Amino acid sequence: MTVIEVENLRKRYDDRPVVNGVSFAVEEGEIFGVLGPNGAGKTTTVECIAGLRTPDEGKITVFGYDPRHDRQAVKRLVGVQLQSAVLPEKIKVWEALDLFASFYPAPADWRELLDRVGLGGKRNTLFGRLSGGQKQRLSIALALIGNPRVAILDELTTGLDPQARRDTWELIEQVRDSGVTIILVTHFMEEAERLCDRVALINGGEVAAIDSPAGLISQVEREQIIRFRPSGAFDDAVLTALPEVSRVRRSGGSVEVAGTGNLILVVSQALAEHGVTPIDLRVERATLDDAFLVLTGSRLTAD
Ligand SMILES: Nc1ncnc2c1ncn2[C@@H]1O[C@H](COP(=O)(O)OP(=O)(O)OP(=O)(O)O)[C@@H](O)[C@H]1O
Repeated sequence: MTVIEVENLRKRYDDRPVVNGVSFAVEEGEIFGVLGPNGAGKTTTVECIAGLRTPDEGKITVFGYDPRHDRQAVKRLVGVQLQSAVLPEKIKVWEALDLFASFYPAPADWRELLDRVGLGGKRNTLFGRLSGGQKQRLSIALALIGNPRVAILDELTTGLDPQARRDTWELIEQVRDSGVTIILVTHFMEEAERLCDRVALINGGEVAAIDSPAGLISQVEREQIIRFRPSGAFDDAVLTALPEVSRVRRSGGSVEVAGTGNLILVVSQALAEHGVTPIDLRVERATLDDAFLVLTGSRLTAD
């Protein structure tokens, strides 16, 4: 069942178009990724879905409701963890949850929620004393306090160390497994690849492609890439002359060859004919980052 539909969404700030005709549909029970570089228009798009910003043009429906006109209904159905949500340093964890619970007619039991996000022992801790990962766990709990059917999680793992990021990913999967549909805004391709059932690639306010991570990768994987260090000097023309080879690039001491067919065999043979051995030969599989580059023309930068 489709739970959210966005059709031809457009938004400008001071006459500068930021979202330029974005369309997608989110299905119940999926983790739907909105992936793109900083400034791509991701936050603006999801804030329009949550009714926090007003689109200039386009149509959004959330379980059949229009966020512009049925804001209360949408607020009950959609829990939002937003990038900019900052709590006062001095508020205790339980006070924040109690406060947010008071905004909803039928909130979740925050004690249970605290245990679920692994903060059971932190209920009396001040917000300012939590680690980055704990703050993000709390922000997930706050997004879930109204018992939403959909949770919007925006740049949840930015600034977290790798372990805290992996822990947060597990928590997101648990939330989905509990029946909550998730819209995950991210600029980390690894995060999208690991978590999302489907991903919308957004660049310059436009959707470049929507598919599963594997589907996006297979769209661009017609080409293989191999990498090696040559045992001696050779002219690129040795390889570019091969019909299977589409591109040869050098960086430092290593050579990258892109192409099709039985690339390893033909490259190795051509090099052998010139007395060159490929050392540390590796075949590289395309990643979501490569798919992003091919499908949008720009690279996703991650920190
Ligand atoms: N209220 C606003 N007024 C003017 N410009 C804005 C406003 N909000 C966002 N912008 C600009 O619109 C562009 C898109 O912002 P948005 O936050 O939607 O992108 P994003 O893809 O979520 O990027 P980020 O991850 O950096 O937040 C950015 O250039 C941003 O500076």
